[in-house]
Amino acid sequence: MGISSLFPVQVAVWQETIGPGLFERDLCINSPTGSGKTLSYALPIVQTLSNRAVRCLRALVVLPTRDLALQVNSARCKYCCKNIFGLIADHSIAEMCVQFDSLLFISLPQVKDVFAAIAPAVGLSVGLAVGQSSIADEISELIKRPKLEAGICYDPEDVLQELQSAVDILVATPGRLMDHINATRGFTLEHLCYLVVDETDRLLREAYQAWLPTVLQLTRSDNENRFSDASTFLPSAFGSLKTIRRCGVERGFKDKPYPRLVKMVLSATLTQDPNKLAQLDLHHPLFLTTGETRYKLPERLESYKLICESKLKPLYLVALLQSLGEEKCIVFTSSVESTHRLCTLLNHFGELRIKIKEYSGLQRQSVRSKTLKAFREGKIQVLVSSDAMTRGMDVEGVNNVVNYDKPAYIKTYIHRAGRTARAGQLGRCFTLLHKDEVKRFKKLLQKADNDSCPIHSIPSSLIESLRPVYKSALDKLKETVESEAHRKHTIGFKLSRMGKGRVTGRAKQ
Ligand SMILES: Nc1ncnc2c1ncn2[C@@H]1O[C@H](COP(=O)(O)OP(=O)(O)OP(=O)(O)O)[C@@H](O)[C@H]1O
Repeated sequence: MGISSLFPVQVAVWQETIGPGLFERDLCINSPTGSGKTLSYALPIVQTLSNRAVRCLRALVVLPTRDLALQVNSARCKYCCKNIFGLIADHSIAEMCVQFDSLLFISLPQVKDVFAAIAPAVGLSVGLAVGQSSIADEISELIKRPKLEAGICYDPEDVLQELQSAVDILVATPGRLMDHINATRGFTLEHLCYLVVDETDRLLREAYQAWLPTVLQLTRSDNENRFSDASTFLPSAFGSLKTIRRCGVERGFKDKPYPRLVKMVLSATLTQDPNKLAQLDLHHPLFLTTGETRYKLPERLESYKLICESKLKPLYLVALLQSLGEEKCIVFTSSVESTHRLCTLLNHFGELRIKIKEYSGLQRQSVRSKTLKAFREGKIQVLVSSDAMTRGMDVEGVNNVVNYDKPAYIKTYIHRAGRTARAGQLGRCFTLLHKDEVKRFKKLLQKADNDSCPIHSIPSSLIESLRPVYKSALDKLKETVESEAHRKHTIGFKLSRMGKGRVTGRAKQ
């Protein structure tokens, strides 16, 4: 993996798990973006599970579906016209909406990749339940079915007893996790030993069909309650195989084979609000953090501000991108609509000889995957993106982040800026501001103990020289927007006619 030594957060977590700490306490880990949190929990989990004798699901990593829901909750799916927030909340609708297919799952496969890089070496298997593939495909990856011989009649109860987990470690989103808990035969959390809640602050904000109380109930240490509760959710698929949990407060369970459910909760902006953390039912929680404050920026991140009039923002951005040359850069806007407009406008600037692509929650998964691959490979230099992408995206060699629209909260700044200066690398974050916004922005950065945000100035002669090109780019943008609106209108008209036809057909039946 190209790793020669552990990062501080990885050392600290190792000490508390495999090291002297021996998983005695649950861990709350607050560590900056790009500091290596994923490996910090993957390593000890894989290490402890490496001597397991029987395969069953023992570690569960839960990650949020993308921030898309928060950002475009008033937008509608362009294919089925349903509210996008509804699509995310209701998985079955999301699946029916074939054109919109899976939503945004950038960090989930990345987390799986980290496990997949280390787990097979010790005979462990890792699964993914995030709704990227059909539920049937997911089930066939997660559950091992007995081989049945043709022509022989089997008792379905016996077959059910034979169902076994095909994975030791599962990376899941709450929606799909609940689908499997409720409906997948043979899927059980009965033997779970490790629960990781990544991006905890984000996950705790959303109830997601009560996934957390359900998981906690199914893994409770009180044996009697646990088994009776579990049986109301699903039949035990493991016959005589039982996991007996010790009560969390019991002392002296070091080196004993009976685990309690160990929890690790993480974020770059982890809440310390006891009310919120209480939902996780943590056992003697230990708070691991890099500094005094909740918000901390990566050490080698340099923050700059560009002050300009609002209407000249595109010109300043073009001048900035020109000066950055071939360096990889992500430009953040405040909405999917402005992402699309800005990217279209930039591509109408003949002056820019760099490849710029939109990366937005309203694009199809296949388009986004292609764009991200090209960006990783350096075939695209600039991604124009909405906040949906802020959490978790790990692309090597992103040197610059630009806040085209000012982030409203320090958390947003941290997660956006955190796409650069990862893994100890140098990175820069530029924020375009109107002069009236400067004071408030300064206060925002102070929340992350950052007092240094010098002005990045762009010569006014350069801006002036770009004006004529800007005018023609704006004209082209207008044409593009009009032709897109026309196309949407035509498609909408055709779809509504098709819809009418179907209703008539059903009425006849
Ligand atoms: N010990 C290490 N040595 C070198 N590189 C590492 C090490 N640990 C992790 N990395 C690399 O650092 C990068 C960031 O790691 P990771 O994605 O786990 O960060 P994170 O803390 O989860 O960030 P975020 O909060 O933004 O999700 C990854 O590309 C990873 O491969």
